[in-house]
Amino acid sequence: MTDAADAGAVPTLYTWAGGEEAFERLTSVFYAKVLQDDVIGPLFAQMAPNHPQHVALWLAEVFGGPPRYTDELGGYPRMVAHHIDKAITEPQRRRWLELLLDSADEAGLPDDPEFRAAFVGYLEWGTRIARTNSQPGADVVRDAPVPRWGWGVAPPYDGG
Ligand code: HEM
Repeated sequence: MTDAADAGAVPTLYTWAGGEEAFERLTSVFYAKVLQDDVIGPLFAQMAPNHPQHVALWLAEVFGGPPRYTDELGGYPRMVAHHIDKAITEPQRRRWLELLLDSADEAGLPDDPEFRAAFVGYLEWGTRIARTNSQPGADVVRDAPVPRWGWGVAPPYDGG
């Protein structure tokens, strides 16, 4: 990228990741691991068969893709309702994150430092909010827009 006009062409994290198909690949690898896992598997024992696809649509929207989770599934209130009273512990949060990052490698998501920094940034943030909101008696914000996550301080490296 050499001039100001190109600066407007920074791709979203969604596009950089490979679009909707990449997030579907990610969550299908992830939930296969989750169901086998002794720390978090039991939390997901009753999940619906389309849960992985729903989470793929959530992540796609967060990272700059089309607002399908909002338009088709009920947006933030639906996501938050699924976490209420789940009493997620810190070891469970950590395991969720660790399995998701392993899945990103296996699913072939981009592994450049800039993409992974932004990706992990959102996941650290989101998993901590999920843990807090899941505690019995938590004062939960039940409605908000689906967050939109960007590159932060390190935009994609253009090699120049
Ligand atoms: C960035 C972090 C997270 C995101 C983006 C996320 C996203 C979601 C979404 C979108 C749903 C609802 C799916 C639907 O619409 O059908 C959901 C449900 C759920 N999430 Fe999360 N989640 C996160 C973190 C966690 C963590 C850390 C845990 C526990 C270790 C967890 C446990 C669950 C459970 C148990 C459900 C309900 C599954 C069921 O339907 O039985 N989530 N999550």
